[in-house]
Amino acid sequence: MGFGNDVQLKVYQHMEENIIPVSFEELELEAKKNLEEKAYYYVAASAGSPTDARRNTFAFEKYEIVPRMLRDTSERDLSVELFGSRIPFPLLCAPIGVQSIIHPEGELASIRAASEMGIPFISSTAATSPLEKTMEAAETDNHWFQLYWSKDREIAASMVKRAEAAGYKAIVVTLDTTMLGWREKDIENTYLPFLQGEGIGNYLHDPVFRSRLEKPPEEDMKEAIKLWAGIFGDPSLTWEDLEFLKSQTTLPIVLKGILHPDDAKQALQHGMDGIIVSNHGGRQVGSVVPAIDVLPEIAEAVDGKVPVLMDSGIRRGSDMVKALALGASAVLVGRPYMYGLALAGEDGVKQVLRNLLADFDLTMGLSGRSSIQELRSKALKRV
Ligand SMILES: Cc1cc2nc3c(=O)[nH]c(=O)nc-3n(C[C@H](O)[C@H](O)[C@H](O)COP(=O)(O)O)c2cc1C
Ligand SMILES: CCCCCCC(=O)C(=O)O
Repeated sequence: MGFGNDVQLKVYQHMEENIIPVSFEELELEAKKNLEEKAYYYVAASAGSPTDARRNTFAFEKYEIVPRMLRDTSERDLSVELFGSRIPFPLLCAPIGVQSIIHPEGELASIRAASEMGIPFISSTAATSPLEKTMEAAETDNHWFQLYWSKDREIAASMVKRAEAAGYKAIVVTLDTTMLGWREKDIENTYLPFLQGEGIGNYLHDPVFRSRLEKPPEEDMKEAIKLWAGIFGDPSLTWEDLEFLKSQTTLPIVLKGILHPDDAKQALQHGMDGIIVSNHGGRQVGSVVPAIDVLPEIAEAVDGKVPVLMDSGIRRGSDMVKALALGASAVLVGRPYMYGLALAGEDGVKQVLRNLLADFDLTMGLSGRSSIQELRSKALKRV
């Protein structure tokens, strides 16, 4: 399902509906003006130097789209099937924690916007709203849950079980954030929102987490935050631990943060159901390789056995086309929808997603491609 052959008309209708900037760069500037400085930098910055922050988006410029002509692209089917369910576009909302620092409705506004467009929302462990409440706010049930694997594995197991009970359709395990990366701006700003109790809603509502406390968080929040800080991540995890996770759920398990083809092969050997090629938006390792640059060799290593998703740097429809042409089954978008949220809540997220999809749909049609399969052959030139 594309926007249909009246996409041009629909794009013009969208023009009138736009309430915030359309270009990513303007959107980011506007969000910077509107947000508290600390919150803005928490979202925008990366690990490493300010130039590192632009590596992911620059990397897309190495690829150019080669359009084809006279191919009847009046009807486009841009849908994809992931784990037995069809989604209208190859796009998901990346898991983003602590959205309450951006907008009071946080994740609830974002999932409402995503679900209205049929886009799966990946609900973060580090959310402010507990996962059950977030799912209740959605209009559709095709959303996924992202797990930060706690040092206390019973807490990790409990969250996975809660996610399954709440109706999430896949578990995304983020591998690249067993510890928080070196983020200069946040350190200068002495800013870690979790220490003020933001972004720990899933823990505060978790029966196992609560059972580890002498007093409930409502009576002693300081102790709850201290416990959270002690158990958040587990850098001792290895591939062998995945067996434990598999024993806890019947949902598909997707590994997020894969950047090396050998790790992709390991994921297959350990029976994982999908991978996300991602460098966490450059937030974890300074000078990290851009995800788009390693996507082709990873897609080759996986050889179609499981879906390969990709994120880190998707800003426009042409970026989506490039990632799909380089082997992604679908992509995730992060910061752009955060800036939409910052400027206009649910409507802002909706505008960002709708414009990204309209741009993608037009770019596909004008490049002579009516489906994602048609992107697989000679769609790009590397410069
Ligand atoms: C403010 C912020 C919070 C994030 N929180 C999470 C999280 O809780 N879990 C996770 O797996 N990834 C998290 N990420 C990473 C995103 O899921 C995604 O990998 C990244 O944003 C993609 O890059 P992009 O922002 O360039 O689109 C976060 C990213 C940002 C910007
Ligand atoms: C202790 C750190 C929690 C980080 C959770 C949010 C996140 O992934 C990010 O990139 O920020």
